[in-house]
Formats: sequence, C-alpha cells, structure tokens
Amino acid sequence: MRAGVIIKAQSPRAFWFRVFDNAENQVNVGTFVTLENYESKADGPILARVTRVIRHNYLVDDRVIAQLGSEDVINTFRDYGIDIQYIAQSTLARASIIGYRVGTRFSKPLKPPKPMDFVYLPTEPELGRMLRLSGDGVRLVIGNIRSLTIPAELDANKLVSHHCAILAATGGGKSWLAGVIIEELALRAEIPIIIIDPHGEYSAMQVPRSSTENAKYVSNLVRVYVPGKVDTTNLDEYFRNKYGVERRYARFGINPRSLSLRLMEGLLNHYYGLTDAQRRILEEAWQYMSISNNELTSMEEFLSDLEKNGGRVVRGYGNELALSTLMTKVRMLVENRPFFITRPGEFYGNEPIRLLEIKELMEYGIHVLDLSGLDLIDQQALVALVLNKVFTTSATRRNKPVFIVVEEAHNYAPSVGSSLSTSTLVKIAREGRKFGVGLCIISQRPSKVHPDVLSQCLTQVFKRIINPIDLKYVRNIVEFISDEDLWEVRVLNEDDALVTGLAVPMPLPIKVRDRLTEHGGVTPTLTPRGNITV
Ligand SMILES: Nc1ncnc2c1ncn2[C@@H]1O[C@H](COP(=O)(O)OP(=O)(O)OP(=O)(O)O)[C@@H](O)[C@H]1O
Repeated sequence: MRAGVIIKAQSPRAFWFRVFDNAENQVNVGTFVTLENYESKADGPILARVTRVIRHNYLVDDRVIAQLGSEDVINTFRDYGIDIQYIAQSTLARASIIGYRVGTRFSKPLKPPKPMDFVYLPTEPELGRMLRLSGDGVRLVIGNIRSLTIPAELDANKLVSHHCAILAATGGGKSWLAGVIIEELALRAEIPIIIIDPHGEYSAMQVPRSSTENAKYVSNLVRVYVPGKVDTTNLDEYFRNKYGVERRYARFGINPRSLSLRLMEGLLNHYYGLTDAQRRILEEAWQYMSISNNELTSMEEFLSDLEKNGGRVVRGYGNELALSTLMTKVRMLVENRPFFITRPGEFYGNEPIRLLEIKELMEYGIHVLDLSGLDLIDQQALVALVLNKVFTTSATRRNKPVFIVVEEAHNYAPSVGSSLSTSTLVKIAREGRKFGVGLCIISQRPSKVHPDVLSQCLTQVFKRIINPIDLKYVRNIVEFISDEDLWEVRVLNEDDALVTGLAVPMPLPIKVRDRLTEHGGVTPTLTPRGNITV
C-alpha cells in the first residue's frame, strides 16, 4: 500500500513525506515504511522507520495565529464557511532510513531518495522477511516487534559471545527482560547460565508462572546457591508466602585458601587494615600456602600453616608482632565472613554447607548465586573469586560456552573507585569471547559501569533511561546507537525495549513477552490508611 510521497530528502539518512489521507491512521511514530531500492535493484526495498509525525496547516501562519484570540474568532470563520481545521490540513512524517538487507545486516544507501518518490507500507509478512535473522543458529524470541505480530529474535551466538548489556532506570523492567533472555537461552541451547543476584530476586525462577511444559522445564533447571552462614529466614518466608512453595537452595562455602592473594589482602585491608609489614608477611606466606595445599583443613591448621610460611620473612620483634596480629586478623576474617568454611561437614542450623564446586556451575542449568545477605565488599570478593575460576576453567575446556548475568554491574565493575571484582569483569569482557565466556551486564546507571566492560558489550538492550548523564554516556560509548534511537529510549514503557547491536539485523523496538517463570523483582505499593479525617 502506498502511504505517501516524499517531499524533502536532504541526506541519505532521512526524508520527509506527505502522508496520504487514507494512510493517516497507519502512519505513527515507530511505523516501518519502505521505498523502492533506488541504489541496488537486485536487493530488496529500502526500509525506514517513522520518527516524527506532524500535522501541518498552511493557513495557520503567524497572522492567523495572532487572530485566534478566542473561540468566537474561530466561530466567526466558521460562519463564513471557512473551517480552517479541515480545509488546509496535511500530515507530514519524517522517516529515518535503516537501509536494505544485504546478508545478515542492513546496508545504508549512499544517496538520498528523490522527492515525489512513493513511500509504501509493507505487509507484516514482507516486514517479517526483512527483519528475520538469517542463518540457522539459535534464536531467542524475546517478544514481538512493537505494534506488530512479528516475533522479535536475537541471535543467541552473537549475544553470548560478544556480550550484552541491559540498561535502564530503576524499575524500567531490566530484570524481567533478563529473565526472559535467560529462559529463552536455557530452552533453546544447552548452556550453563550463572546469575550474580545481589537482591535474591532470581530464586523466583524456580516457580513456573504457567502450567506449560516450557515453564516447568525452565523452572526445573534453576539451582540457587546461598553463602554458608547467611540467615535467609526473611527471604524464605517471603518466598513461601508469595509463591506457596519452599525456596530450594544449597548452602555453599569457600575455602579461604582458594582466595587469590589480592582478594585476601583486599578483604583484610577493608575490614581491619593492614600494615606494610603484615602485607609483606601475607604475600610471602600466601605464595607457599596456595601452591602447597588447596584442600579444606581446620582453622588451627590453616593458621599454623600461615604462621609457618609467613615466619620465613619474620626477623626481629617488630615482625613477630606483625605476624601475630596478622594471624588474629585472618582468624577474625575467616570466622566472621559468612561464606568461608575451613573444615568438611560444617552446618548452618541443620543445613549442610558444602564447598562451592565451579565445575557444577559450568554444567547446563540456571545457577543463581544469591548474594543478598552479604556486604558489598564480600559480594565483590565472591564475584571476583567465582568468575575468575569460571574464566580459567573455560580457558582450558574451550568451545563450551557459558553465560554470566551480572545484576547491578556498576557495583562489581564501577567506573570510578576500586572494587575487588573490576579486573575480573574487565578481563572477561575483553577476552571471554575466545573461550566462550559471555557476559550480560545489567545496570541502572550506565555511566557508573567501567567503560572497558560496557564498551565490549556489542548488543545493547535499552529500557527507559531518563538521566541525561547516562544518556550522554550511552551515546558516547555505544557504537550502534543513533540520535533517534536515543530519543526513543527516554519514552519506553516498562514492557518496551530497544535492542541494538550485533544480535539483531537493525535496531529493533520490542514489546517484551510474558515470563515463563515468576519474576522476583517487586515495587512495593503504599497501603492506604483507613478512616482519615482531613
Ligand atoms: N515485559 C513486561 N511485562 C509486564 N510487566 C513488566 C514487564 N517488564 C517489567 N514489568 C513490570 O515492571 C516491574 C519492574 O520491572 P523490573 O523488576 O524488571 O525492573 P528493574 O529495572 O529490574 O528494577 P530495579 O532497577 O529496581 O532492579 C516488574 O515488577 C513488573 O511488574
């Protein structure tokens, strides 16, 4: 169907067209339109998307506006038979050119289209063919193209291997969408998915939202891991009340010996402070300890090991003192951090705590690391430890992809200030692709995420972002986003998303689908107080 005719095109990027009267209802902001391919007849039509619609009335110029001081004036015009509202009105639209499909991507024309060329409204099947992913790789259907029934597909291989970012203001629907991506990936590919969950919201994925086979299948894949000595009573109770079932989880512990020197030093320094002498002793001791023994031993054995190996550098009274206070600090750290275990067979209440096995996290399934009961510094240390091991294990087993979802990524790889986990995330963002380690970072403050992490995420999923600093940052750091896309990002609804980058053939406006499993994120509402006298 012809939707209008071009009236102005000053660049190959956009054009204005007069919308035909019979197409007015179908041309809105966001509508896809096509042009005959004036550059490459062999390829399909040129696709464009309407970014502005204005209604123009050439009689309403400045002189007429000056006259329109009251309704009476308009009625006087009408008495003379001049109904300005209808006689001189036209609808004009601006469309941004996406290009014509060549292979997997769109190629932009090099010249503008010609005025008086027709603009067409494609049918849904035509549009579906243009927007479809090519090739037969795994596709994730995360919803529909907005206002249409065409499925919105992401290329799973590109999404995983070249990392992705989900960015939006708080409550913008990030974790809902992350859940959809996780469900799709788990349904369609045999890939381990590890979720860093600082709020304990992803446990809800254990509960199917419907009785469909897919919902049951995905919910059965979910394994929740809770740090050994964290009290989870409140969360468990909330879960039980909300979903009517018990939350299933395993308590895990970390062997303090398995920490890298940097992490041990970082934690000790954060909680108790370290002197230069203590640092030196720890460095010396750690070298020998971590190489010689990595299995669980009692706290006393662990400390005596530290004393023996640290003692190699101790000369004189000052250092003796440094060693003994270092040992006290290490004891306090290990005893007070809820995620350490030093001997096999530890329990929290009557729940067993077992050593966290990285190999288990790297098997097909959805593995949720619930860090909600920990201080930020402990969360960072755990993220660094776990993800480092995932990275090194992947480097040896190659060709077996793993997908890591990091909620609140600005806390684990902040752009300013230091975090124990920044270097691990930067390393995975830069080198993970080679070993099949894919990252999905989620943040409400893109400008607070380390640029070396964000810039490596070659698929970006935007939900609503309003903060001007974040918008500007996104504009600078994200390669694929245009000014029009950025404008759209401000006004997205919570179930809308805009996906740009490698996993889609062109920036796709998406209505995100419903969840198969329960969504744990809630926005509490106020309870009205009864009997108010004002
Ligand atoms: N596609 C969707 N369909 C229906 N409801 C949705 C959709 N996306 C989000 N919502 C609603 O919006 C609410 C907020 O979404 P969500 O918890 O994903 O936001 P968020 O961006 O992760 O928030 P926060 O920054 O606080 O973590 C959800 O509780 C849900 O009710």
